[in-house]
Amino acid sequence: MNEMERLWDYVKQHFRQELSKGSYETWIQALDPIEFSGQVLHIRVPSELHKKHIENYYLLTIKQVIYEFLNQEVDVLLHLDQPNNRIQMGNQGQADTEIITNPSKDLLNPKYTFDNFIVGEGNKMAHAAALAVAEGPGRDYNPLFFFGGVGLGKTHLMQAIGHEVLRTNPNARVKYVTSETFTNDFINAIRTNTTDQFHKDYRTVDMLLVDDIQFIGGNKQSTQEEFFHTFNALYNNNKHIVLTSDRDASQIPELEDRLVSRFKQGLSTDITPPDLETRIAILRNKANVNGLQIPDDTLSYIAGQIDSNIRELEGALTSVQAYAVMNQEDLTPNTAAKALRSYRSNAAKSAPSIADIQNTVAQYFNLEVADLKGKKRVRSIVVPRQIAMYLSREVTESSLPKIGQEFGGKDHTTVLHAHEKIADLIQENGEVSRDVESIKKLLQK
Ligand SMILES: Nc1ncnc2c1ncn2[C@@H]1O[C@H](COP(=O)(O)OP(=O)(O)OP(=O)(O)O)[C@@H](O)[C@H]1O
Repeated sequence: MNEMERLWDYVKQHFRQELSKGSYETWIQALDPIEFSGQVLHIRVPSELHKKHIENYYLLTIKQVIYEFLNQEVDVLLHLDQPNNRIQMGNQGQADTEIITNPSKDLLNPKYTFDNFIVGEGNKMAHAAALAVAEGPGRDYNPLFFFGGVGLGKTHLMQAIGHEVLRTNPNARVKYVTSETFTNDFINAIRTNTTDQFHKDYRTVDMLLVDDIQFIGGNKQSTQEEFFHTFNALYNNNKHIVLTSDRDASQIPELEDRLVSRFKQGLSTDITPPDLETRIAILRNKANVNGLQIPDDTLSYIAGQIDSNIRELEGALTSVQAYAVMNQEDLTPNTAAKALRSYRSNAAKSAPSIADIQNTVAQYFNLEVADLKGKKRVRSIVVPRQIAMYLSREVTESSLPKIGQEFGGKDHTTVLHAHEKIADLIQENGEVSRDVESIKKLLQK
């Protein structure tokens, strides 16, 4: 071991004792000392995010620990390994003095913790940013904006921040909502004349986590405006905002420019689909959490079959396990192959597509599918069209934008509105509710 290695070992030793395992592994272990001249220690850092975080929170301690070891001042210089252009930094806001008083807690999924989150190439930046925010909410990267495809862990990571904040500060007020809930709460507040309470609920939290923020785009101007003011109130009080979206903020349709710029002023980071190694690790972790012993070759086989969506990957693992139990077979790759074949054909059989729904609804109401996809506003077509959209949302896994697309390129807010409208009519238990039930039965045939 040379002097630099001994020195760095000592520094690491210090942080291993000081930091949580996750923080240590994310921040300190990622550092690579490359040269030590006696007066200057050069360290390679893997990303801009690491560089900034180390400079802000650890650099001083690193220097102090080195001083302790060598009894002399040493300068520490950080060098970026490769600039990471998926990260966009923005300006940070100024603190304000208003005092936060009113708690409002929302339920977080207990499984969505950092401990249960597997870090891989596609999510490591998002994970590092999440840890940074969880360690020091209200400081850097406000808002933190995660974007990426379906089922890739955006909600998990966002809620992990909430869990960690509550773990370190049990009195913190963390509010988790989807943007749909925000919109509904706001509409209800106006309807019932309780906007003061609404403001209290949303503007006096320590951390606001809003999932699927893309649905705020295209919403009525008043909802976007309300969100803008909520955002500003929290931001100006140094309260952290974390957002998830299926796309980058500038790609969200009909999102007001001032919101786009707010969303981009902190840190935006994408999550991309996991590579094979990460998928295997996720399956292994999931098996461990559920107390299952599954051989590595079987895990590799499953991970090789499903490559884009972690939710689906988890579903596949569950069905393989269930198949093995029911058929009293060992969990070999061969059993997994059989299980996945029947899982896929069952899934294909039992889940009607949007096209199936459109055909069935059109037949039921004696209309053409083109009517459902068209724009005619007569009641005899509008209600069937809304029913078809409602069922597409209820029985397929398709996103709102995808459903809108399949209905002649309509906006996702139209689908959302249709869904709410039909859900209300079903509550009334009249003709529409009976029609929906009958169509559902037809779809099962
Ligand atoms: N890196 C990971 N490690 C362990 N589990 C993961 C990871 N990423 C995702 N998951 C799991 O995959 C499932 C889907 O994740 P999540 O709901 O967070 O995805 P999402 O990106 O928010 O999806 P959507 O866009 O549909 O809202 C969850 O059960 C989550 O725990």
